[in-house]
Amino acid sequence: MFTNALRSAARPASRTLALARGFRSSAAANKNVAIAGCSGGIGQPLSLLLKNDPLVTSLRLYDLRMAPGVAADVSHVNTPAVVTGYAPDNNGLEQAFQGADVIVVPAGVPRKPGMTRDDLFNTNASIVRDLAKAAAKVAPKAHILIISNPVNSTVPIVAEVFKKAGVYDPKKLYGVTTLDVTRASTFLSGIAGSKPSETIVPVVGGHSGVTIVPLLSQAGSANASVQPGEQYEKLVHRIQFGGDEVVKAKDGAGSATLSMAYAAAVFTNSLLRALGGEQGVKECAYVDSPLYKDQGVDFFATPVTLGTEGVTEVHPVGQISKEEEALLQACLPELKKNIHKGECQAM
Ligand SMILES: NC(=O)c1ccc[n+]([C@@H]2O[C@H](COP(=O)([O-])OP(=O)(O)OC[C@H]3O[C@@H](n4cnc5c(N)ncnc54)[C@H](O)[C@@H]3O)[C@@H](O)[C@H]2O)c1
Ligand SMILES: O=C(O)C[C@H](O)C(=O)O
Repeated sequence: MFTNALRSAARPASRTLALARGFRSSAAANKNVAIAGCSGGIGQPLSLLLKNDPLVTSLRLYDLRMAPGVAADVSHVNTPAVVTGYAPDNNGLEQAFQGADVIVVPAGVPRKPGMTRDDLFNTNASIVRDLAKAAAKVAPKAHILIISNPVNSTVPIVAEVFKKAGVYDPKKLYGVTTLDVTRASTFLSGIAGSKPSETIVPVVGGHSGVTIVPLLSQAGSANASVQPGEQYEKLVHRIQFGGDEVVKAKDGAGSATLSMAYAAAVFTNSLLRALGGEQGVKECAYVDSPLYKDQGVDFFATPVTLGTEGVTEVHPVGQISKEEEALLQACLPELKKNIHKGECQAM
């Protein structure tokens, strides 16, 4: 049911990037990608992975600290992308964004044990807002990929900033939820004994706790290995709260960074392939969505088809089980609150 592109969320990076190499000669080449927050736990491995993506021509690395250092380091990798680091002085942020086709944003603070993603709002909302203002000014046509939490609220902040600047294109704004899809694939295949690359679970809704809704019923034969009742509930809980598992294990030193960098590199590669003209690229992403607007939910993650201009089709959740319908009903009011909070912040 899902295309190869959506499957790529569960592919090992080497295979994904090897696949991308096959499109090297297409118009997909010549893409300028900027990362805001390149020196952090996500930013550094993401910089490395994108330097290794043959579809990236130019990689602009920006952070409040150490960006020129990260750029110098990554630039020694012998792949074609030209890497430049930008510090905040001398208008570095605008220089980094100028001419970018894609801007990936992992800037902001991560959780510590006991915190929710929403607890990050007070710090990260203004960081994302200010980065969005710069993007709206110097790169209004760029595709903006938001990783900074709480994603449910930071994506609406970017939308509001772009609207205010008169440059909002809903097709070009994405909350990166690929890590949820990646986790669902890993955890389900661990139960089913199936290959992760062939175990694809669409994950819809948002990116925090109960707003994360895995559609295991759409995962094909692997789903048959999950016993209804306790095993199903435990699996759903693990997918919804996988982030907490990492936060707890890191014991105060941050949240998921390496798996997130992998997930963001997968999503960025899919987008670059689509921008270059590859047909049928499909990924789950948290986007401006018509699906639940009548219930006041302006943003929602579902599988979306990507094309040369960004999101070309937002797919509905499709046929879901009664358990998934209950998860969806728990998701929507929480998501609505998170979105409203983001929209108000940007005013
Ligand atoms: N979407 C997801 O699935 C997902 C997954 C993991 C983490 N996250 C989120 O990603 C964010 C970053 O996580 P991390 O572990 O990399 O944190 P980190 O603290 O290791 O790195 C964050 C980086 O952002 C930089 N930064 C802060 N303000 C900035 C600004 N105004 N401009 C540019 N750079 C700025 C910091 O200097 C730092 O280098 C957090 O909010 C975290 O919750 C999201
Ligand atoms: O859990 C977090 O705070 C980081 C991230 O959103 C995740 O899902 O790992």
